[in-house]
Amino acid sequence: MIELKQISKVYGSGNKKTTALSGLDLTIGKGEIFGIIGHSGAGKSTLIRCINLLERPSTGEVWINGVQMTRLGKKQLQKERRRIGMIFQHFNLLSSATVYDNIAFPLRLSGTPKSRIDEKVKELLALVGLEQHGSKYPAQLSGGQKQRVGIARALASEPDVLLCDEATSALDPQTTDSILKLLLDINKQFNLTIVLITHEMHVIQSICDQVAVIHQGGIVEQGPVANVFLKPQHPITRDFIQRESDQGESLQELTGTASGASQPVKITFLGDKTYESILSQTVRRTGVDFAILQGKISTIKTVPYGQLIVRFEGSDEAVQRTLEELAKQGLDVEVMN
Ligand SMILES: Nc1ncnc2c1ncn2[C@@H]1O[C@H](COP(=O)(O)OP(=O)(O)OP(=O)(O)O)[C@@H](O)[C@H]1O
Repeated sequence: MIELKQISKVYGSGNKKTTALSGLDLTIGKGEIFGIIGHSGAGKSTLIRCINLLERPSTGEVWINGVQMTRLGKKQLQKERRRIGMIFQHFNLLSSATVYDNIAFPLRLSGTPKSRIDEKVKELLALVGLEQHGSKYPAQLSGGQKQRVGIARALASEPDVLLCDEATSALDPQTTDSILKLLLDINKQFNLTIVLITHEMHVIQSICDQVAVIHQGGIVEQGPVANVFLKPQHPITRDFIQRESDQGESLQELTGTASGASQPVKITFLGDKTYESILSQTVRRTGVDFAILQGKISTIKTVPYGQLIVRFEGSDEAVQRTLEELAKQGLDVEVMN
């Protein structure tokens, strides 16, 4: 488990001071994939680098599996850091070393016997699907392959935690998805805790269990991804979701031009309910009609969800009864303004 308690980070001094993090608390459970999303300058990199103390917080405590990292001396910190792997946006590979040697590097550093290194590197090459590429140099690899080397290197010391600093931001969408799938597989296989920072909601939606939204150095909203994604509370979260779905403008146009006085209603279906005929059965009973203004079906991690924006047509009483019946059957119903 990772616990950050009242973490602040101030860069510089005097009138050149920048407060990157201010009094931030965060708890990340063992085996979770925890995403931290925020705009540029929100404090994401500073936050993730405070977890392994690549950046020392100005105040506050960092606890990992019951060890207070912020209290450790240099030697102990070096030892504890082996339990925390990290991958980077620009991979940070040694360009003059082969793929094999890049992966072997942390093992050699910790004095692992040669025969064990060979065994481990081969195991890791297979894990990340690069068995045929051990003797190549980073310049001979694609971006996705470079990140696979980064992941293998980070896993060499069998860490409990993997920190991902914008690990897919330099990759195209297809490669991004293959790297996210690899991270998900590794999380399942080793029950590895993964903390990732990103500015892309898609990354959060694809693999994270929990999400925290960071803004101006503080967490403004957090929770299970389905809760935050489907019922965002903070304007910054809403903004991320709107950008991702790219639907904000068209909804305004649709609701502005549609005839009739009734308000649009957003209906959210989660899990198996996504594929059930709850809406059609309900309106048949209550006798209202509806027009669909917008709709989408997608998944959050592996859970399907649907979101429909509709305008009901019928008497006020019948529309009200429809909303109540939908809510009773476990759908989330929100009358939009
Ligand atoms: N080494 C530094 N010295 C001074 N200020 C810094 C330093 N690193 C970061 N900052 C400042 O701290 C704030 C948070 O920066 P940080 O890099 O953590 O944000 P971020 O969310 O990761 O942004 P981005 O997505 O653009 O990388 C910013 O105002 C930034 O200018």
